[in-house]
Amino acid sequence: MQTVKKIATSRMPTSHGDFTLHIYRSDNDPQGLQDQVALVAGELKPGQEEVLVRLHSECLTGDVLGSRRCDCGEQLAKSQETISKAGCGVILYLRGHEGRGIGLAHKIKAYALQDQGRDTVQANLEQGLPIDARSYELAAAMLRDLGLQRIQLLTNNPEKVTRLQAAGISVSRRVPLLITPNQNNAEYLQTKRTKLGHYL
Ligand SMILES: Nc1nc2c(ncn2[C@@H]2O[C@H](COP(=O)(O)OP(=O)(O)OP(=O)(O)O)[C@@H](O)[C@H]2O)c(=O)[nH]1
Ligand SMILES: [Zn+2]
Repeated sequence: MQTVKKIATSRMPTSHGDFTLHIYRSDNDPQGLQDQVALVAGELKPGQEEVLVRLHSECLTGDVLGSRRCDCGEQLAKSQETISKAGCGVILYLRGHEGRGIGLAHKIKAYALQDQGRDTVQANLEQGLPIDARSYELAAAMLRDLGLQRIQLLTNNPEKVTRLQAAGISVSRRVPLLITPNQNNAEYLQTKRTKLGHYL
């Protein structure tokens, strides 16, 4: 089982609501090269059930650069707004998950392959990489540290629910996180629906 330590905390007012930000460091990463981020809205009581949680996979292009090739940036903003409005909840911004776990360079190579006609699944496979290499062990460790064992998960991806449960967190309900497609991400979203089983 992975263990994490909370090493820093501060207030984090954002354009999408007010949060407390915690930084977690994994025992497997003593230098903190990939410290993890938890944004918490409201007060969490130990053992509290049904708290709304978003596990957001890092996406530099979508979250920071405003790329329209995916839905990440809009999903992040919407999850912050939803959780802030709910008055209580958690967003884990999962570093190391970039490109569904294959990293930024491989994701950009995958984009180039998609520009030549492959879909998002074929583009990973053609590079000899898994379709989805993400692990949720660190996420589960952070949720446990926050006192959460049973949550509601904001996601369209049923596999994410299964993998988080396999890491020891019980998910009582999947809550959809839908955004309006644009002409650049429509095909990508369609592949997520048909090949990856996302509820879109
Ligand atoms: N390998 C690869 N990764 C991508 C591509 N487009 C987006 N990503 C990455 O996919 C991750 C997000 O995964 P998604 O499949 O979009 O969504 P999800 O997190 O599984 O599901 P939701 O919880 O519903 O958002 C981010 O880390 C993105 O960087 C792509 O074409 N290829
Ligand atoms: Zn993205």
